[in-house]
Amino acid sequence: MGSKVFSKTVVAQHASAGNLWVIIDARVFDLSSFASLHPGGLAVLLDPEIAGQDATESFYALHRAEVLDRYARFQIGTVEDEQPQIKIPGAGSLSATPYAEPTWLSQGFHSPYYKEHHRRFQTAFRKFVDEVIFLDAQIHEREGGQPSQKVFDEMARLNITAMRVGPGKHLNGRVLMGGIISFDPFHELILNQELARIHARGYSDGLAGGTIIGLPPVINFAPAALRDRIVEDTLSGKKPICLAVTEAFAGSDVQGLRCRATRTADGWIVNGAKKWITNAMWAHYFTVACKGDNGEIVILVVERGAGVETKPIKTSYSSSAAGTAYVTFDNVRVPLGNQLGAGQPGLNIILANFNHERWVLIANTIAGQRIIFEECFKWAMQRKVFGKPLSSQPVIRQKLAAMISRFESCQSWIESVTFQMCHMSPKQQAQKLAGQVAFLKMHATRASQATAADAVQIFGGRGLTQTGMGRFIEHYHRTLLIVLVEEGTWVFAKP
Ligand code: HEM
Repeated sequence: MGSKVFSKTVVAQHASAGNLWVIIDARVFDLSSFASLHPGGLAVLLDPEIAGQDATESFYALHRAEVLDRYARFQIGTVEDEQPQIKIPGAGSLSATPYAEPTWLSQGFHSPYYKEHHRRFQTAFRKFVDEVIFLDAQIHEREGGQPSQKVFDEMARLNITAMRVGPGKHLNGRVLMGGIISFDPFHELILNQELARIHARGYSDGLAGGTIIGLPPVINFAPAALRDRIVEDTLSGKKPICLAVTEAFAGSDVQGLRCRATRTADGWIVNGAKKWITNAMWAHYFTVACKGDNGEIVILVVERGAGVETKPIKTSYSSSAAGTAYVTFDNVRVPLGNQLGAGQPGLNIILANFNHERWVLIANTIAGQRIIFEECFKWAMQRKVFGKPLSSQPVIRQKLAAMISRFESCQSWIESVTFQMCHMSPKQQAQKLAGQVAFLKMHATRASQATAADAVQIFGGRGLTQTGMGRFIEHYHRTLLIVLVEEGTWVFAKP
């Protein structure tokens, strides 16, 4: 990056002499070698109102702020007596946009739920998301494939994957986030909400989504030796696990499963197929719900090996970063010791999982709405139409206000449910919170659809484009429906 200082006249003279110099936010760029590669074309840069001129307003009407930093190598200096006005927030920082942070993170507000250690955790984890996850997420969300091993390794080092599974005995003896916290459901709420900031729904599931739903049955119902081995393998990020319940015939109707487990002298033989299995493409362990010889539900841990095959499924919400697969089991031998909860109804094992899984999804989708609102708010302030800022239109302000009222009501509700989770035993949670969680899922996902539709209207065509200013809006609109169907669409009263 050049450190020379130029007057505006000198910049204009260079442009007249054939060098493609422009000024953006008091920074001088020489785009001569980049112009023919510019995704927006050469002609727009040669326009007499752009070449050699201060193109700040035109630039920010068309590009996200981070583009400038990505192409900082073309900066040759700065403009004399001017200071850059646009500040890119540092990693981990809070947003200054109104309502872009929940009230507990907003100045002057109080919360009955969050303490200083939650705030410390939030700061550390947001920095981690910005610095370690964001870029990897953007690359894999676009190009597909499993999240990078270095991200899994870093998450394992700080025990982030372990925390994402939720409070429980698997956290005993682990140093969490470098030792700054002891863990409660509000820390987990923070984890799930901060992760929405990566704008990568498929990747977010790819980042150990299978572990979050596939490991709890192992932790709670596996024989000790099997449990300890799998917990170690999965939480270290080396051998992922996934939950294999849904089937092409049955969807998430657990009673209607057709995958069969036939009892033998020393174990089981599994035959059947599973569909929509998150992370299955790279999973080593599969927590599989099967029908036993007498029609009972049997839960087995199947390990990848002879007879196990996974084929990728493309979904609207993920290129291939979520590792969603169609899984077939052909005469797969499973040892007796790999049964979970032997002697207990298998249905209870599956249902014990559902509330927590749904709560995770809800937390993420509420935070997603807030982030989309922030995009819309900034755009409405910046974008000029017919000579006026978009935000001067009452219909736009009404849409922004409706977004706020939707996500703030969802946030209050989830904090209230989370508070109950802090004080109820797992059994009480299963008995009392199933309805709350199911209805909140319905409310939050309807709110997300309304917000996505409004956001597309605010951004216009940009909100349907996978690059440029509206790319996060397009992504949110395209991927949000997964939360409606993931973990089922039905409400159950009591497992
Ligand atoms: C440092 C200078 C610039 C760089 C590095 C740059 C880079 C880019 C990039 C990477 C894109 C693809 C979209 C995106 O990722 O956001 C783009 C699109 C575009 N750029 Fe630039 N650009 C620069 C300056 C300008 C200027 C001064 C104009 C003048 C108006 C301009 C006009 C456009 C247009 C019209 C598009 C297409 C936007 C769309 O598809 O909606 N660019 N530019």
